Amino acid sequence: MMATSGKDACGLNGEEPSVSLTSNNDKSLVNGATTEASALSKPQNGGGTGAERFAFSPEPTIEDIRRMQAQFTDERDWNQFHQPRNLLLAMVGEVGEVSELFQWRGEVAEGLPDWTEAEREHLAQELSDVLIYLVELAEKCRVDLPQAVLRKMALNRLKYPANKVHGSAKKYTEYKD
Ligand SMILES: Nc1ccn([C@H]2C[C@H](O)[C@@H](COP(=O)(O)OP(=O)(O)OP(=O)(O)O)O2)c(=O)n1
Repeated sequence: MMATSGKDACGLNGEEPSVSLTSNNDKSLVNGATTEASALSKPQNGGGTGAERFAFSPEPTIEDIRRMQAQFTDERDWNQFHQPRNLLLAMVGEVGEVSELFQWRGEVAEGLPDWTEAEREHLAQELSDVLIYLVELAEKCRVDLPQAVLRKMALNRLKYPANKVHGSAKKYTEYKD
């Protein structure tokens, strides 16, 4: 398959990554629980239906991605182009490329069961572009993204108490009490 693991698939072209880019470990966290490899043995780009469990590989971490992209830009003297606004525009452009893949398909089921492997890999690449630019944008704005996500998720839990909003997609401003 067109895996997302390994140097070639990551487009590193012989550069040594500073982190292991192997695929899912034998054991991984799925929703906080350690699971056996059998639950994670599907190809990385899916083909699964919504009924199957899915988890990311534990690496690279967000900090690993920040460091790898910093090295990539340093090696090319591209920091001169990577100001926050440019990174934002680049990220939005990549979001547009993700949108293009979904355009005119109608609703798409979880696991993308009707997509070819080539289409899945294309999506994996475009989503990666979005993440890479997002992480670099956060770095250049001095936002510690992993910690910011923790804070934001805590806020989300306060805004949307499970017992209050269970099964409803209403925005928090729509609740009366
Ligand atoms: N000035 C640049 C140009 C590229 N990249 C990196 C980050 C993205 O992951 C990827 C984006 O490359 P392209 O602009 O070539 O976009 P695509 O890879 O999406 O190619 P295409 O637009 O042909 O689909 O390369 C970067 O960091 N800085």
